[in-house]
Formats: sequence, C-alpha cells, structure tokens
Amino acid sequence: MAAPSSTATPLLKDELDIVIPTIRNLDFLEMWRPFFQPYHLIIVQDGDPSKTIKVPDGFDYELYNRNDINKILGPKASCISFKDSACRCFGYMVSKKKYIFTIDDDCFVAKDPSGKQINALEQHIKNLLSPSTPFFFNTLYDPFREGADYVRGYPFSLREGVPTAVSHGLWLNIPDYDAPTQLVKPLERNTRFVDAVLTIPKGTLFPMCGMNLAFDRDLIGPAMYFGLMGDGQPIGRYDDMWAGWCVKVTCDHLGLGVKTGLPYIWHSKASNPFVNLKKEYNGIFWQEEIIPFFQSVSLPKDCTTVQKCYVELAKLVKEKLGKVDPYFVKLGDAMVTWIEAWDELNPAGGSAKRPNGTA
Ligand SMILES: O=c1ccn([C@@H]2O[C@H](COP(=O)(O)OP(=O)(O)O[C@H]3O[C@@H](CO)[C@H](O)[C@H]3O)[C@@H](O)[C@H]2O)c(=O)[nH]1
Ligand SMILES: [Mn+2]
Repeated sequence: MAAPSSTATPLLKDELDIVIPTIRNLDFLEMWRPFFQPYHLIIVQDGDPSKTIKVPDGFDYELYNRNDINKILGPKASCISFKDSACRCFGYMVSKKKYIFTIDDDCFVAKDPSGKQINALEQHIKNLLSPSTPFFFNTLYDPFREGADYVRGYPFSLREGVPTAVSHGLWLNIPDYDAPTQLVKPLERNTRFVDAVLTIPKGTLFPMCGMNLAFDRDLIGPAMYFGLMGDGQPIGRYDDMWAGWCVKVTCDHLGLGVKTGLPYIWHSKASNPFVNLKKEYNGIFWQEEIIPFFQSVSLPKDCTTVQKCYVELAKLVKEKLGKVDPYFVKLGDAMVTWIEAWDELNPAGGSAKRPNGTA
C-alpha cells in the first residue's frame, strides 16, 4: 500500500488559475511559492511587449503580452485596456478553469496577529466554496466559518445561503485609498487585522479592489470586465470599481453572493498619488452619477445568464450614462465586444475542456 503522501493535494489545484497583471519581473512570487507553486499562472504583461518579464523557475505559467492579445482577439482586442492593470481581465477570458484568483505584483504574504503567514489563496477558496448570505444579515458574520453559526432569529428558510461568486480580500500596510485620501494621509498604514468574512447584502454596492480578488468564473466570469482604462482613455484606476458595480448588480439579480474581508495580503508599495489623481479625476466626479445609476438598475426577468445581464447592462450604460459623457457610449460598446470575445473563446459548455494557452 502506497505511503500516505506527506502533502495533501492543494485545494482546487487543477480548477483555479492565478492571474497577474504586470509591467515588471515577478520576483514577488518567491514569497508566495509555498502557496502558489502548485497552481497555473496566467501572466498578462502590460506595456511594451518587447520587454522580457522574468518569472522565477518552477512555476507553471502562460504569459500574454499586447501582441498576443491582438493576435488572439483581433479587432476585439480594442476592449482590453493598455497601460493599466485593467488588462488583467484578458487573463480571466483565456483561462479554462472554474476559479480565478488575481493579485498584484506588489502584494506579498501578510502575517496574522499570531505571526503566522496567511495563505490568502486558501482563504479565498474557503470563501468561494461556502455559501453567502445576501438576503439576511448574520450578526456573527460568516455562519459557515469554524466556530460560528447562524444566530437566534435567523430565518431557517434562508440558512442554506446562496452560491458565492466573489471573494474580496483586503490589504495590510498600504490601503487601497483614492488619490485625494492618499495625498491627505500619505503616512497612513493599515495595521488593523479584522478577523471576519462578511457577505455584502443584496442591494448594496461596494468598492471592489482588484489587488487581492477571487471569483467563480463559471458563475460570474463574463461580468468581470475591467472596462476601458489607461492609454487613450479619460479615466484610470476605476477598472475594478466598474467591474465590481457590474458584478454586484448581476449577482443580486441572479441570486449569487459576494463576500469581503479575510484574507489579507501585505500591499508593499503606494503608487504615485499625483499620477493617480490624474487617472482618477473623472472617476471621482462621474461616480456621483454612476452610483445612483447602478442603484437604480433593474434587470429584466428574462436575463437568466450573466451574458444576458451584461449585455442589458451595457445597453443601460449607453442610454443612461451616455448623457454624462460620451465615454460611456464607448464603454457600453466595449462591454458588448467583451461578451462577444468571451463567448468566442469560451463556447457554451466548452470552456473548461480545452487546455490552458490554446485559444
Ligand atoms: O500600467 C500598468 C501599471 C501597473 N500594472 C500592474 O498592475 C498592478 C497594480 O499596479 P500598482 O501596484 O503599481 O498600482 P496600484 O495603484 O497599487 O494598483 C491597485 O489600484 C487599482 C488600479 O486600478 C487596482 O485595484 C490595483 O491594481 C501591478 O501588478 C502592476 O504590475 C499594469 O499591468 N499596468
Ligand atoms: Mn500596488
């Protein structure tokens, strides 16, 4: 009888891809090696495609630069941002796996208050594999967590919960602040480790950060479009925010859950607040119109798939936000192009079958 293996097979080893947008060598992976090495990486190289990105030995990965994106998508590549971390969503599209974890290359392994290294990927997987509770708030937080449960008064008819589509992690050290806040509080660091995972209630939007994020690609993948940002666009650093608002209204409509809280990563570097202010300016102004728009969105009953929800959303974006700025007409069209490209690369029911790297 074979000796029991010393290391259990990592959870979802062949069902999860790690997507990393990058403009630099990926030395940060050395710190993540114990947790990431068993998984397949999809590296989306932004900026100059002639630059070589160094990946530490021993990792199984595929790498796409702008030339690859243009070759694979042809004219539809216009929906993938250039010179902005929003390019990462191309990795979601080409993946053939059920789950995605995306992380920035300046995010490192954090430690919990006991000093133990946090396996962020393991916590995201736990979050995704256990139900969410968007319809009724559990005051003891995640009822599916070891040592917790539903509290008295929680309706039994709701205790099954709903499938979790998104797991939104947080950051110690450099918090994900907007440029004005960064400018006012340049030295502020997040030292608070809050040991909780919460379901974001139905009907509530949230600011989704793409730095430390995991999701169920089969449940919500087509809505995880990070928009038109960066080069040639009037806005940046609203890629993940836009995706988060589209994802949340879609999850609310389809009865799916979004969780936020654990795991933490250690965000090591603050990006330049002045550069960020230029990128964010329109977003800070427009979001006062964008948020009421998403709060008022009501998707028709016949929108029974993510794609149908998303195409309907794109129509509404053009109709309602096109008046705010012509950019939203362009964005609405890009949202449809994204879905067309997604469906081309992921023919219904066929996506999980092809090996990674073949489009
Ligand atoms: O043009 C670019 C710039 C950067 N990247 C890669 O994207 C991530 C994030 O880059 P960075 O850590 O420098 O920027 P942050 O401000 O901390 O990013 C966070 O803010 C939001 C930006 O939209 C987003 O939620 C976070 O990413 C790194 O991996 C860079 O290598 C890029 O691809 N292209
Ligand atoms: Mn960063």
